[in-house]
Amino acid sequence: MDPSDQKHFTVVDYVIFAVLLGASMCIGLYYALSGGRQRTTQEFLMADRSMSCLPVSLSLIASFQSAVAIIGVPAEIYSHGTQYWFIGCAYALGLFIPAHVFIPVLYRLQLSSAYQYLELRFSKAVRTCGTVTFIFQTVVYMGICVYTPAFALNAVTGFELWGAVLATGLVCTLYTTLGGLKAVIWTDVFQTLVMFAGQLAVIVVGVYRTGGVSEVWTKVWEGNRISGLDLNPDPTERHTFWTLAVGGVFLMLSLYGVNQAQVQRYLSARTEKEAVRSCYMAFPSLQLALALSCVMGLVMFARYCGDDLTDKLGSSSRDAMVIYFVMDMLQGLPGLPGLFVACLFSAALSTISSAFNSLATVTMEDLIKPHFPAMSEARATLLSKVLAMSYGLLCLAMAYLTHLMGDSVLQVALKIFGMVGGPILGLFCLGMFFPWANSIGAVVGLGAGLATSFWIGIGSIATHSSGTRPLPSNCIPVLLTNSATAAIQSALRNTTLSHPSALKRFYSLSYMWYSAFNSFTVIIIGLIISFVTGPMKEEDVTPGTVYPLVGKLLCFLPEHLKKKLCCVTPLGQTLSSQQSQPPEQKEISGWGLQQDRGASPGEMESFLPDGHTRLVEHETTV
Ligand SMILES: O=C(O)CCCC[C@@H]1SC[C@@H]2NC(=O)N[C@@H]21
Ligand code: NA
Repeated sequence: MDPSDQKHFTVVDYVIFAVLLGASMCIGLYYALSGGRQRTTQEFLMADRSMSCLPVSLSLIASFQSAVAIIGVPAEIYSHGTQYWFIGCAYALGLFIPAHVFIPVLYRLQLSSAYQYLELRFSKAVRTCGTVTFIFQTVVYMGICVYTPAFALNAVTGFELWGAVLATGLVCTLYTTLGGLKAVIWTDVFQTLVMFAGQLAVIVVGVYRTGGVSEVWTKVWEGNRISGLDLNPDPTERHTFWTLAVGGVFLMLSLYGVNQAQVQRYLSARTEKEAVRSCYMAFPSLQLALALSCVMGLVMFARYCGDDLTDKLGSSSRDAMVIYFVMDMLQGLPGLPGLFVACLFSAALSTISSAFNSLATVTMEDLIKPHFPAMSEARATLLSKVLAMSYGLLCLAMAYLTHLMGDSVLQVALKIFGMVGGPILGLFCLGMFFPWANSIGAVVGLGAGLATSFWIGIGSIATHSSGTRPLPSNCIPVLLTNSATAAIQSALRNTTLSHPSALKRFYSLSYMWYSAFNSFTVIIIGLIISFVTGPMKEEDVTPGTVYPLVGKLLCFLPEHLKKKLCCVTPLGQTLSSQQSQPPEQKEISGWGLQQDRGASPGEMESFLPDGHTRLVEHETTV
C-alpha cells in the first residue's frame, strides 16, 4: 500500500477509540470493586448465577460475532454474492434446539463447566478429552480474533499492527481478570451496541456516497450479486442453500448448544426460563448482525466493482479491502473512522474476553479443582485470575500464528468451528440422545471425529480444493485482475472440473458440512464401539443426563415398546437455581453435583469441601 493512498485518522478518531477501550476498562473495574468484589469462583466464573435474559442474550451474540464477521462477511458478499446470507435460515433451529434440549439438561445439572456433564454421563477421562479439545479450539480461534482487526487496519491505515494487538490483548485481559463474567457480559452488551452503530454508520454514509439506495440496488443487481436460492445438492459446492441452512444448523449447535462460552452464559442466568428466553432473544439480534454485514458487502460492491483497486491495495487480501472501503467512505467525517475502528475492536474484545473467561473456567473446574479438592476459595479465585492472564498472553502468540494462515479469515474461523466444534457437538449428542453409549465409545468416537476432520481439513488445503467457485465473468472482482491470480483461477477451474477422484471429492467437501459430518462420525463410531464393548443400561446412566430424544421421535410407539428401547427417562425437574439452593450451597455448586446412583432424579447429592455430603431437595415445577 503506497503511503500516498493511506487513509489517516484525525485526533477525534483516536479519542473515540480510546474512549471505547476506556469504557470497557471502567465496566471491568466497576465489577471488580462492587458486588462480591469477585472473591468467589461462583461470582468470578458464574456471575453468581444472577443474570437476566437481556444482557445474556446480547452477550451470546457478542461471543461469536467478532471482527472476523465484521470484515469477513462483507468480503464474502463482495466476492461471492449474497448466498452466505442464507446462513440466517439456520438460526431458527440453531437456537431452538439449544433452548429446548441442551439448556434444560445442562441447567438442571447446575454445572459450571459444560464438560462436567461429560463426567456425569461418561467418565473423568471423557471430560478431560472434551475440555482439552475445547481449549485447543478456543485458543486458535482467539488468535484469529485478535489478529484480524489489527492486520486489516495496518494494511490500510498504517495503524501500528502489534501495538494494536498488544493494546487489545492487554485491555481485554485486564478487565476480564478484574471483573470476571459479570464484567465480560456487561462489556459485551456495550460492545454489541458499538458494533451495530459502527456498521450502520458505514452503510448509511456508503449508500449516500454511492448515489442512494436505487443506485446501489441497480449496480448490485447488474453485478449479479443477489444470489438466488441455490438448491444444488452437491456437497462439494462451497455455499448453497443446503450447506448454509442445514450444515449451518450443526455449526450453530456446536456454538450455541455446547460451546463453553455460551453454556456459561446460560448457566449464569438466574433461572432456567431466563436462560431459554435469552436464547430466543438472541435470534433477532443475530439476524440484525448478519443483515448489517451482508448489506455492507453489497454497498462495497456497488462502490467498487469495475474500479481497479489493485494498485491501491497491492497484494493484501480482500479482507483488508473492507477497511479500505470504510476509510474511503468515512474520510472527511471526523469521528466516524474512529467509530468504525471502535466497532472493529468492540467485536474483537467481546469475543476474546468471552474466550479468556471460558478458558479460565474450564481449566479451573475441569483440570485443576478435581485434583485439588481441598483448595481454598480465595486461592481458587486467584488461580482463575492468573489463568485468565496467561491465556491472554498465549492469545497474542496465537495472533502471530494467524499471520501465517491463508486469507479470508471468515473461512478459517468457520473451518476451525467445523473441524473441532463438530466433534465436541457429536460427543454431547452421543451422551444426551443415546443412553447405550459408554465411556470407551465416547473417547474413541471423539478421536475418530477429530482424526477425520483434520484429515479432510488438511486434505482440502493440500489439494487447494477449497471449493472456490469460478466467479461470474461479467464482473471479475477488481482484486483478481492481476494475471497471476487469474492464472490460478483458471488452473483451479480446470483441475476441479476435470474428473475428480473420490478422494478429491472427499477433500472438497464444503467446509459448511464439517460440523454435521464430524458430529455424525463421532456418534456412529461411538455407538459402534459402545455396542461392541457392552452398551450401558438405563439404570447405570446418571439421571438427568439423557434427553429422551428417541422416545420423543418415536412418540407414536406404545409405552412398553419404548420402555424396551430404554429411551423414556423423564428429564430432570425445572430448576430456579436461586430458590432451590440454600445460600451456603451456592459457593460449592460449581463443584458439580454428583448424582447418588440411588437418589431419585429430584434429589441431588453435593459434596462439601470438607468431604461431607448433603442431599438437596430441588423444587419441582412443571
Ligand atoms: O465472527 C466470528 O468471530 C466468527 C464468524 C461467525 C461465526 C458463526 S456464523 C453463524 C453464527 N452467527 C454469528 O454471528 N456467529 C456465528
Ligand atoms: Na465479539
